[in-house]
Amino acid sequence: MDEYLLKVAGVERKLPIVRIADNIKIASFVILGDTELVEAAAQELKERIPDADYFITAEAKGIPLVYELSRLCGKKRYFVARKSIKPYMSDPFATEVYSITTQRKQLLCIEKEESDLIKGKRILIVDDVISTGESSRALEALVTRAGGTVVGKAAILAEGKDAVKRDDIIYLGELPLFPIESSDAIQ
Ligand SMILES: O=P(O)(O)OC[C@H]1O[C@H](OP(=O)(O)OP(=O)(O)O)[C@H](O)[C@@H]1O
Ligand SMILES: Nc1ncnc2[nH]cnc12
Repeated sequence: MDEYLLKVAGVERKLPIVRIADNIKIASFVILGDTELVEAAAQELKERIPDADYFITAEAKGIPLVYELSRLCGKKRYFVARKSIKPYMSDPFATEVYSITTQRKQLLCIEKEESDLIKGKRILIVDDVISTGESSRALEALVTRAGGTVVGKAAILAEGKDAVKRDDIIYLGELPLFPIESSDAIQ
């Protein structure tokens, strides 16, 4: 299997290059279970993020990062938007999302009690990777609808030429996208 050598936050990882659609491959970046990478990235992001009252991510791969960043910043609470309404949610508050890897419409939802906490607060969006930007846009819509103000969007990696040229996101490293015809990066 082809691999991409990622160097970020002083850590190196060999990422498998996998096909996710007819015309595109990605270098699969999965931070779940990777304590070393999450801790190193959170430490670097901490120095670059604006002041915020709370951090929010979307499940699942953003969760260890938002936890570690919250812990480093001394925050006792963070938010995780779920991608389905769970039976134990008493009063869900939802919006829709479509990410590069998911390729279908999904919900993003938090509890109404969480949206009440977000109201009037400065919120930082945190994710492992920003690619099409759809996930972070959906999180922004959720926060805005809840009455919060998004003060920034931070990720470990920006993926693809559109993401890396954005000046409204904070990120530590870049990840190319790969056309299906060859393993050359398209950026
Ligand atoms: O900028 P985008 O194109 O929206 O892509 C980025 C999103 O895609 C990934 O999540 P994924 O959909 O793979 O879900 P998962 O974390 O639940 O596996 C990643 O964790 C980001 O949340
Ligand atoms: N390169 C990547 N690996 C895993 N999930 C992703 N979501 C968006 N880009 C991704």
